[in-house]
Amino acid sequence: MVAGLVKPGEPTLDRGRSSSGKGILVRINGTNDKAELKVSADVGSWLPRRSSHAADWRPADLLAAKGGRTVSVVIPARDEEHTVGDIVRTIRRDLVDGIPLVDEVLVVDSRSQDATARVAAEAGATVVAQDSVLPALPRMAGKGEALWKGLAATTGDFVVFVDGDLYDFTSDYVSGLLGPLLTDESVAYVKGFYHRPLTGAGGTDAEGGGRVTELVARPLLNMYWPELAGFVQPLAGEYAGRREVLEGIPFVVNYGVEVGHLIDILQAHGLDALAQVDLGKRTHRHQSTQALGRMSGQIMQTLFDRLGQYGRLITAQPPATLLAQFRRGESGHGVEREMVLTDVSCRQRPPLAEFLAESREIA
Ligand SMILES: O=c1ccn([C@@H]2O[C@H](COP(=O)(O)OP(=O)(O)O)[C@@H](O)[C@H]2O)c(=O)[nH]1
Ligand SMILES: O=C(O)[C@@H](COP(=O)(O)O)O[C@H]1O[C@H](CO)[C@@H](O)[C@H](O)[C@H]1O
Repeated sequence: MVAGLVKPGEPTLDRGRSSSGKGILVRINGTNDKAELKVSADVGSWLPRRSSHAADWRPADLLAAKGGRTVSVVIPARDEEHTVGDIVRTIRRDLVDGIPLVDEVLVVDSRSQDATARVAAEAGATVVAQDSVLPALPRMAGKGEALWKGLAATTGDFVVFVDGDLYDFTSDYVSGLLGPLLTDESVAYVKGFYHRPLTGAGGTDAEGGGRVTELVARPLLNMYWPELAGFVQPLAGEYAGRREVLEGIPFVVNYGVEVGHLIDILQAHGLDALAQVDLGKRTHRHQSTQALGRMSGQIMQTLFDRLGQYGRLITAQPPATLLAQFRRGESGHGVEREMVLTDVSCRQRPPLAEFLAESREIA
């Protein structure tokens, strides 16, 4: 138990120290002032066993563990000209040209309207346009589409996904996520977690980020998939997996992709195939509340789709898929507010392995 982290009289903490001794990663079974709340035994034992810190995983050690296997990094990027270049350069400097842990850095240009593709290429990434991958397929928009196309356009035995809008990215995001995968065959998929500041006009709230996580994803996952309650950042945009696992699950094409992954991998491989790594702090470009409203709708649709698919909630009527939002009308046009409709339905690409097998049969 690390002094300073536990106040006298607080409940005994379960083991949660990372092997680097970096203090208690996650305190388990906190109490409120009236009764002892208990997280489930599964989550209570999973947390210390499957939580580690990026500093626990040294790239030089991982290079030895990697052996002859290969690693691809996929960065989905829509209008990220201001940040994608530094992310690519950092990965190349430390983990391609430095310790060759990474074999491929691909930026998926997701219909950017800015110089994302040029900036990424100049930084040393391979760049593909989202719609140019498997072009015979009907075009689809969204982050999950960019990720699925990135998986299809790479070859690494392990695939690491990193958002392209990060401001303080360091290469131990990548080495940290690879740590459990390269050293433990029973781990299939690793999520990052971090402190998430939210910076706005009023200043910075050190833990204010992850608004959809805290207001939508975490409550719903705790209600319907309590096995996943131990994930500190279930919507983290940085994660990694074995190719065969990633090619074996569908990708929701919009922002439902992360929550869809977690549920599908839990169902297919069990909680112990999942792990999480503390990556420190994550600062990224924040979207508007309206945009997060649409993201929330997509995540809820995905979650309700999985509830039906896995028989956890049978509803008499499926949820409607149109989200009506309201914005100020154009000034001077006498319109006070406009209703804006967005289709937030759960559309997805099939498991890539199935798609490729069917394509070969047809060929
Ligand atoms: O249609 C999309 C939407 C998002 N993104 C990328 O996915 C990452 C996460 O998206 P965003 O920043 O919009 O989500 P947030 O982090 O705000 O939840 C970023 O690199 C985006 O550029 C993308 O490639 N295509
Ligand atoms: O976690 C969240 O609540 C959202 C929004 O984060 P902020 O409130 O803008 O810090 O960000 C995440 O959610 C998306 C949907 O899963 C992911 O695609 C993003 O990568 C992740 O940043």
